Amino acid sequence: MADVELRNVTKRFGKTVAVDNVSFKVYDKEFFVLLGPSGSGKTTTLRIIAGLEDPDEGEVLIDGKVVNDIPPHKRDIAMVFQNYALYPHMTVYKNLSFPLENMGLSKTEIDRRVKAVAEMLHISHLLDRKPSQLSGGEQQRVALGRALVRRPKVFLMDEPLSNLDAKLRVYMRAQLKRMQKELGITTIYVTHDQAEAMTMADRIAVMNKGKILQIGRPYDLYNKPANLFVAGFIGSPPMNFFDAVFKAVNNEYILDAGEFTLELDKEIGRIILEKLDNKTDVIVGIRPEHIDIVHEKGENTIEAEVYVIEPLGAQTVIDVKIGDHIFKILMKGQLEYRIGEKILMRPQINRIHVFKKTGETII
Ligand SMILES: Nc1ncnc2c1ncn2[C@@H]1O[C@H](COP(=O)(O)OP(=O)(O)OP(=O)(O)O)[C@@H](O)[C@H]1O
Repeated sequence: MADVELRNVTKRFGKTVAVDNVSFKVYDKEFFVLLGPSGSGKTTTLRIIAGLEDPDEGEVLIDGKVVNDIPPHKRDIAMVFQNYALYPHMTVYKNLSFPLENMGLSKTEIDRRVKAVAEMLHISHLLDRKPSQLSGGEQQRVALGRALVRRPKVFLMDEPLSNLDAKLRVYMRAQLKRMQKELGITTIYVTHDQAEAMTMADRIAVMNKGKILQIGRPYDLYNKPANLFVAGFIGSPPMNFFDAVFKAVNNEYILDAGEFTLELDKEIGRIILEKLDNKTDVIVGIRPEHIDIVHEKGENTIEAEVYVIEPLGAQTVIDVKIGDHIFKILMKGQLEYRIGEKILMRPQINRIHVFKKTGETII
């Protein structure tokens, strides 16, 4: 049993506020992901939990007890870093068994644990080799194994899959997620890769500039981003954005983007009107999968020109140009369009997101 909580944690390096008044609670057995761009404070947050950095302000709690003054090795935490350092002179077996040797376990128990973890990670056939005889991906799995054998209260993982090739990374994501659920060990995982976060997390905390911008389950963040940053960071291809002026005339509600206008459903229009407090400039977002290509002009259809086609296999991304704007449209199937071809697109009007100029979500 282990939950981890940060209460108003701040960490400064000179003038840089690396972690800015961060609070969150990770529940027992949860897979919690810290997601954000480079420099957003993820690693520093993880190092504070591990006890490798002292916060300037705030408290870290494990199982409800403040651990600020408890040294790293007494926190019962295992950390896997991006740059895994294996002992080069030891075999894989020894690398895996070494962390267990001072734990007072019998030789049989150590052997059992090493073999079980090796099997889980598909590295049983490598146990007699030295790290230099392993590929990068194999080394990364040994490093993970070394953390897993200990069965600590909490796993802290900092981009542990970053050195793997794309195929192995996708494979390891699923393995790691499954393993975390089987072992039931509370895990805090750092990544800048939104797909990794979406596929692995029970909950995600999105960080930017040292602050937590939103915490939620993957689909909560995807469907109801709290602000422009989260909306743009989660989803691939990313959400399309454009500036517009919101107009309410005679019980009709329009988004005027200059090159085109969109008529909103009255219910949505009224909500926007209420939340905007007399301002009219907004940023509109629409996900690529929420734009249709249609064949007849009608309400909310927009003329566009095909700019480029990106085949993905089961889906096709069609980049279209409207004035100076490029929109990405994600369609099912293998579609063929010519560059320069004129098409009609129609945003699914009830799926649009509207943000204040400050970035705050209106709807
Ligand atoms: N030891 C340090 N000394 C000075 N500044 C630091 C130190 N460690 C981190 N920083 C700064 O704190 C900020 C947050 O860094 P941190 O490594 O936590 O970000 P991150 O989100 O993990 O980034 P990345 O994904 O690139 O690892 C950055 O501006 C970084 O330059």
